[in-house]
Amino acid sequence: MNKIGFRHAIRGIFKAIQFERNMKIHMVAMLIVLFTGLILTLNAIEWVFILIAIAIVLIAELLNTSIEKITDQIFTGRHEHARNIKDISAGAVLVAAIFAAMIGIIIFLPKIINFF
Ligand SMILES: Nc1ncnc2c1ncn2[C@@H]1O[C@H](COP(=O)(O)OP(=O)(O)OP(=O)(O)O)[C@@H](O)[C@H]1O
Repeated sequence: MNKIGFRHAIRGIFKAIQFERNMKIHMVAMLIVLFTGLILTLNAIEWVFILIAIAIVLIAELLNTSIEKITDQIFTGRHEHARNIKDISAGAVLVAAIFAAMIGIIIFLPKIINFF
């Protein structure tokens, strides 16, 4: 990816944040997780799992947003195909978020319990 392509990609991320309430929620959740990770001093392996989990959720949400936009262009008005496409795409985000939450609980819960 050249410098110009990189700029377009960054713009795409900001557009997704602008369009999607869920994307804003994911960004806030990411900042909270990163901050908590710093406070609880995760080790290298724990950071790797947390960063992979965050990346998969953000990637899924970016693709979901893109698929929603394409679907809205293809189908005008309500349509069963549009519903299925969007629901399946949203399902991908849900799967990523559930597994990310499980990774977060496995890594953070024992540390939070020890912290208090
Ligand atoms: N054109 C359509 N025809 C039929 N059902 C639709 C259509 N557009 C959206 N839906 C239904 O409404 C749901 C929400 O779609 P919408 O485009 O509003 O996404 P959203 O509210 O931004 O979703 P998310 O919160 O997952 O990002 C879809 O998952 C689908 O079930």
